[in-house]
Amino acid sequence: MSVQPEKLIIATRASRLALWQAEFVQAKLQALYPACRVELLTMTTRGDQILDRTLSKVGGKGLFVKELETALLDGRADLAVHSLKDVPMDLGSPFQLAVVMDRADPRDAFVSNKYEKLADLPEGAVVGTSSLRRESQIRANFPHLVVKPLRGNLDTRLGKLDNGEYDAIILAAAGLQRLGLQERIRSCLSIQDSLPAAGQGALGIEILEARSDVLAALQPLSCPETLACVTAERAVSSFLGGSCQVPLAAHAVINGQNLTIQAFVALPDGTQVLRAQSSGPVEQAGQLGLDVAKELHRAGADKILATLLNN
Ligand SMILES: NCc1[nH]cc(CCC(=O)O)c1CC(=O)O
Repeated sequence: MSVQPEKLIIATRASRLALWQAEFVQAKLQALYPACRVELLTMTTRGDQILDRTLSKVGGKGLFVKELETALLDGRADLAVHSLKDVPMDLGSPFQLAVVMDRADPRDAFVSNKYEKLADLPEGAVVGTSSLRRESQIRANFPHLVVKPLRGNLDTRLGKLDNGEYDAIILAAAGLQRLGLQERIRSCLSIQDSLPAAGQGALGIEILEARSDVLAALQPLSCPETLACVTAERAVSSFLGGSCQVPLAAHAVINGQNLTIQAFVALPDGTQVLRAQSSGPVEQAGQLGLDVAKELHRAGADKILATLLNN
């Protein structure tokens, strides 16, 4: 028997990117269930209000999720749409990650008004990013560049580039593409040069564990391949205690029945970079992620992470 919900309310942050993502899900649900009222509940989260400090210093990713969860608990909304990258590894009861959708471009993008790519930047050029993951890889590959923090939503960040505060900035390609800003991308960093964050480019939908009705209604939006990849990626972060406070990257791809996961942990200054990789059957996605995490752990990831947490 098919599930025909009468009403579905989507909680979303108010940023342009979050709204695009929520409207994307809204349109998919409306197409699936023409008789259903699919509406948005737009909210401002603490993460959106804190613009003056580096996110890694104010408690990280959970900031973008909490207010939306309150709306789920209150019954003001039935589902919350997130960039999966911003979703904590363990949502914890009574919440669950109901669906992982098809992944967009997972790469990081190089954005500049003067240069084509990172390799073209001269000594001392200023690159904007507040991601320790991006910072560590830039510093490791291009030690002659200056990395300067960059906060705010996508429009704010682009504005700071345009007013000359930076020679170039690094942003997720997926966000720019979703907002129709793909012409701002001068080049994409290769997966090898800038290994993406766990879940980058994928959308996740969160609901209450108790809402089996919503879970069933959302299943057609699920992408099993992306789910397998992000399961492996999130297993790495989960084991190593990753959040956006640590320079941790994890990226998986599927080839036929085979999944390959690559991950790294680094010091933000790029002087130490630990890498690991594992391949195996797609069905073992979580285990493959765990294998990679344990290999990084044995190689000294715990010491790197401890150094960072004590700073
Ligand atoms: N850290 C913020 C964030 N969370 C999700 C995206 C967009 C890309 C995605 O969906 O992964 C971005 C922007 C960015 O990193 O430049």
